Amino acid sequence: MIVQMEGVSFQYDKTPALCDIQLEIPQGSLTVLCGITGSGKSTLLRLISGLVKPSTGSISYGGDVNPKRISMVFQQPETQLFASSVYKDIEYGLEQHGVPKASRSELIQSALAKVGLPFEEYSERSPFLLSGGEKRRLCIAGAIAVQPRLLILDEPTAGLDPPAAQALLELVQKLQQSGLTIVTGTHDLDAFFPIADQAVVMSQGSVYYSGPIHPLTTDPAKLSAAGLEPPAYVRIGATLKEKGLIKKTPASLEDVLTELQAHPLAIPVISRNIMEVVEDADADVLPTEDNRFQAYSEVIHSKTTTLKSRWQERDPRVKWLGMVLGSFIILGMHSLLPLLLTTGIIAGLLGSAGLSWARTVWFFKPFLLMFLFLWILSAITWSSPDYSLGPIGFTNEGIILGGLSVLRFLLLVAIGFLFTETTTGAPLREGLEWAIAPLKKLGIRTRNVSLAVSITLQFVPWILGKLSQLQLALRSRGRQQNKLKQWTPRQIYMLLVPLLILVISMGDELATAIESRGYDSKKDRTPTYALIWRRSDTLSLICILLVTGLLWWCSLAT
Ligand SMILES: Nc1ncnc2c1ncn2[C@@H]1O[C@H](COP(=O)(O)OP(=O)(O)OP(=O)(O)O)[C@@H](O)[C@H]1O
Repeated sequence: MIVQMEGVSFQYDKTPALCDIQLEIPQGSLTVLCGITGSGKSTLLRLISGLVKPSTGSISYGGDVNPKRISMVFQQPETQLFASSVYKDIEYGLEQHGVPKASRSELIQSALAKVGLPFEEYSERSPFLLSGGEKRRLCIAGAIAVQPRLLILDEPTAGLDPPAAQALLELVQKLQQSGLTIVTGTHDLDAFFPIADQAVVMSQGSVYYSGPIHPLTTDPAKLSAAGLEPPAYVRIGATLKEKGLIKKTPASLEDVLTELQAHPLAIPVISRNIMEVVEDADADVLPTEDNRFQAYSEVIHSKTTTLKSRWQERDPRVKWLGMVLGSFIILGMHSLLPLLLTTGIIAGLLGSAGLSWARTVWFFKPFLLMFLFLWILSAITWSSPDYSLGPIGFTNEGIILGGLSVLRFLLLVAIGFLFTETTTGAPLREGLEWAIAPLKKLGIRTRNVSLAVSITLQFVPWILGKLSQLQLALRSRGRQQNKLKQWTPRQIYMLLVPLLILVISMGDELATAIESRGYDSKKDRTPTYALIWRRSDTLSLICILLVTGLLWWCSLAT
């Protein structure tokens, strides 16, 4: 076995995604991983690739496979292209794998030829300006150039037109014939079942079926029970067999045609809908693994949902007020004691909102380097330093004042994080619009302001999500084990360009979507969320006023 998983479970922050996975991937096989959306395919693929570690259980690799010899192509090609040319993009992975410069050109040429992108035509083109199908091929070229033992593909045919999808299938077959083990996550069973050696069917984070394809196509109920529609050739074959038009259950569309040619009977009117055949199948009971997953999820969810929903229920006006007042007071703090006191209060609030430390740390990570840089910058002096590091001098006063400023910024970010994590888009916007409504009298288009603020605030988690996707993709190209190396100037530069492109295109799409829905800032809007002030909101307001008053007094007194 090239990969063996034993009792693997995984959860994102506090969201359970996989439960008790047992899985084996034989060497040289093509494994199809299928399941309805959200069943855990992408998560399982990331675990197999070694990019993320299981929460419990173990993954072992056989033969000469280890995570360094595994390449992964992600679902969205646009989040895994980094360099200014096709050549450089593939070269990046080779460099990370320690391939000497002299050998790189040959490997790049060979990889591009395998995926059908002629070297002369493509090597100098920008990866960002390729078509969707070409991007997908380039990602595969980058993945195979490093000569992996195991290739993992996540939804390789998604979004491709039929000829491009067919060409990709042929490429996958060729790669497998060359000895590569391949695991692919897909919804496209019609395309992959006929060429796969084994299937893994996921259902609610568990493996529902794992084994050869044949039992799934002869008994479509197995797929239906996991919420999947059997491939068209299976449904057609089942109906034809029921009508006595063919004898064998077909293993592909070609089989259906061959069988029909062998039985040249007049085809009777088929009165039953093909789907009825599938619906007849007993799809009542989900397997025991799913029940186990349900229990696993319930335990994890029950711990957080009550806390979170209590925060979500608060009237957004209280939260806006808390954030604005809190921010002003933090900006006015110039000594350590009130800042430490505020840190403690905010940490308590984060805990009471059910936000885990892992998520909080994940959110703050991208800011930390910037804050450290600002701190160092504010401590530097060119005259009469208290300490010297070569030609650079530092003052005690600079270190203290810089540290306080950084702490102030961190607290402001923390308040924003708490607010956006506990307030969804509609209440956030309604609350703000209520607060700035009086400005309408001054001729200010408050609708534009509230829309811009709510989109900006919600853009932050989106950008952070994309950033971590890009980081994961970079890691998959070179396996940077050292976490600090993720933040070298070169790595930051590699991330910034694609991130900027993603943000600009997202902004563009958003603006088009808003315009196409007939947005007019002059017209009144139908509220999507009704603001309701409860007694508990009055209590929260009193608490906010008391605490901020206390902190204000403390910052004046110290
Ligand atoms: N970064 C994340 N943070 C929190 N939860 C996540 C994250 N990524 C996925 N999940 C959750 O984990 C579960 C499994 O998601 P996953 O993406 O693995 O499913 P999938 O089968 O690949 O879905 P699809 O076919 O839509 O790509 C889902 O419930 C999803 O909401």
